[in-house]
Amino acid sequence: MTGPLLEFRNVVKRFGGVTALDDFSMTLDQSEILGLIGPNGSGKTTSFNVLTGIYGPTGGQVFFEGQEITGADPRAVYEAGIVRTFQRSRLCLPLSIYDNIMIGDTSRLVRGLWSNLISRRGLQEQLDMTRRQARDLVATFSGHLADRMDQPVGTLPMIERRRIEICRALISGPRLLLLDEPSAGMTHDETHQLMDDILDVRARGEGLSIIIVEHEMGVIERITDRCIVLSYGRKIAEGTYAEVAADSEVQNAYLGAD
Ligand SMILES: Nc1ncnc2c1ncn2[C@@H]1O[C@H](COP(=O)(O)OP(=O)(O)OP(=O)(O)O)[C@@H](O)[C@H]1O
Repeated sequence: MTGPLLEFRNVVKRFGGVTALDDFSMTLDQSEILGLIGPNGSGKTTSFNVLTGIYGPTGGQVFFEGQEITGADPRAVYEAGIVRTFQRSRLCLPLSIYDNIMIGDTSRLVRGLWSNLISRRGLQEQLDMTRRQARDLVATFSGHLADRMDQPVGTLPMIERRRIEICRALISGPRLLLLDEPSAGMTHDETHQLMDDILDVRARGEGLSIIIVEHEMGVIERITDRCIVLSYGRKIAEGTYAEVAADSEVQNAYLGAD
């Protein structure tokens, strides 16, 4: 692939009289970590929702790996290799770590009734392999968690829940991971640890790209290669964290300086 992994071309999203995304264009390269920042209501989550097929855009186009995916439904977007986490936890608290992760890739468990009845050994082998893969993935975040795959996630602290949500997103082997405010509800130290995990995931060198929406500027500064700043749905700045933080329009819109 020669072009960018992801491209938004003049994307517009209106909700009635509100323009949540206003002629928004951007690109993302393979293995890049991009920070998407801006004040409340500036269109960050809407860009994830448009990309993942929750909302069709009012105008413009979206391309992934050179293919147009504008308005594709969430399943097609997932199958193309784009996964996300949400601002609010979407874990099933009474279910185990293993079950919550496998919700992220049920295709591994669907072989069909006849196949399961005729080849029960095959089914068992598939279940064992799937379990091993889920455990290995969790172990890359926390050996401690990997030893407790049958524990209900409702009994775990927030940082462990966030790790499980990220594992659930990663179990399908995506090309692009969208993180929507991963630090929400966590302490400073927990956030620092989680960012170490995210940097480790990227360092594994499997070409994973990440877009992170985050209000904690320390997080953005530490883990992003590049940032885009939105204000009222419009891109007002783009560059390294240091470059955008020094931009006077950004300071006015976002950092609260005069
Ligand atoms: N489903 C919707 N219906 C109507 N308006 C919406 C909807 N979703 C978003 N909006 C509006 O679009 C604008 C952008 O919202 P969005 O949630 O994308 O902002 P954000 O930058 O993610 O904000 P925050 O940092 O608070 O999460 C806001 O004015 C919001 O009220």
